[in-house]
Amino acid sequence: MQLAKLELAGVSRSFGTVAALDGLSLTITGGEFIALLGPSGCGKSTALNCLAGLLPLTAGQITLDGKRVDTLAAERRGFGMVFQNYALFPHLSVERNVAFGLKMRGVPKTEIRSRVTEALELVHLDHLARSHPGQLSGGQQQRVAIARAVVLRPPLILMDEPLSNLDAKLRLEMRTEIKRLHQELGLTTIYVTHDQEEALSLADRLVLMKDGRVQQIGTPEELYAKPVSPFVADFMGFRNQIAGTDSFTFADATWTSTSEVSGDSIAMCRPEDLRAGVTTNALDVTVEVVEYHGRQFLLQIVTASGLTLHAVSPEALSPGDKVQVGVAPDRLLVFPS
Ligand SMILES: Nc1ncnc2c1ncn2[C@@H]1O[C@H](COP(=O)(O)OP(=O)(O)OP(=O)(O)O)[C@@H](O)[C@H]1O
Repeated sequence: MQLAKLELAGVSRSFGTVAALDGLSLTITGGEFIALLGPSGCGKSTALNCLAGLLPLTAGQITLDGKRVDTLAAERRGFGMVFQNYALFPHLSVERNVAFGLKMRGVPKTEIRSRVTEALELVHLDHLARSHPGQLSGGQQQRVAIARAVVLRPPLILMDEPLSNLDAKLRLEMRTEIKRLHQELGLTTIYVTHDQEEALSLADRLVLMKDGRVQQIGTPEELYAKPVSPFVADFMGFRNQIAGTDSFTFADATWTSTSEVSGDSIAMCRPEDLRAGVTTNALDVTVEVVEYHGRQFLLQIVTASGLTLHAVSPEALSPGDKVQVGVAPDRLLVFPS
């Protein structure tokens, strides 16, 4: 069943005096892939658990196509769930794990058989239907968990850091797999992660949170290029921060930006935009740490006034080297401080 609109209005959850989730308002249209993103403790899992029905709200409401669902028990909402730890039944075969939810709903046997086969084909596990979870790799177990969720054709799929137990290579593979499944099935999905790259690559829209509150909602392009605050910018990879007033002054250089922000402000830029050999906004620095990153080297550098920054260099450098780095004025994002 495809939903048309899921509406969260002021959804909140407190634990004693801690506001784990504080007034989340968001309208999701059918077929959207939403990533809830943010650092540890920002309230992502609380938000997901409120949606799932595992946690009652302390304020606000959730409606699905105009019908209130936050007052329903978890099983009455009928959402598909995929967790970090797979949560498969170890004593049941793969096909029985996938069939379980359909059986509970009293779906006729022949229909169960065809839907399970279809779901296992979808996640490329049809050849392992008779295996038990203990005989599968982490990636395969997570595919079973995904098949078990999609086989129910739920109006909404909730995923809580589903890739975090997998190694780096499998994570990438499964990420593509989740993207492909979403493209094929168009199931409305809410996906919790602390990994900005995962969120950017999967989601239609990102919801970035901090201390239980939404910081910015937008498309991957919007959050990547136009963060609304220093917190969002930092989370999206603008690692370098320089405080200034109108311009940004170092011991022996001054940076200017194309920004119209004036007065006391903070300039931020990505390491990829602060480059050795660039002569605009040039700055003399000393190299402290060099990391090999394939096509270029990531540097930790320190200015004469002792400010630590991160930059890139096309050439190998060594700790202690004196170099000049620079940044294009339009690559400096400036926020009033
Ligand atoms: N059952 C609970 N009792 C008390 N406080 C809780 C409980 N669950 C969560 N919290 C608090 O609520 C806040 C948000 O927690 P939540 O688990 O939603 O964060 P998160 O963003 O999912 O973090 P992580 O990425 O570490 O899982 C935290 O400050 C946490 O300590």
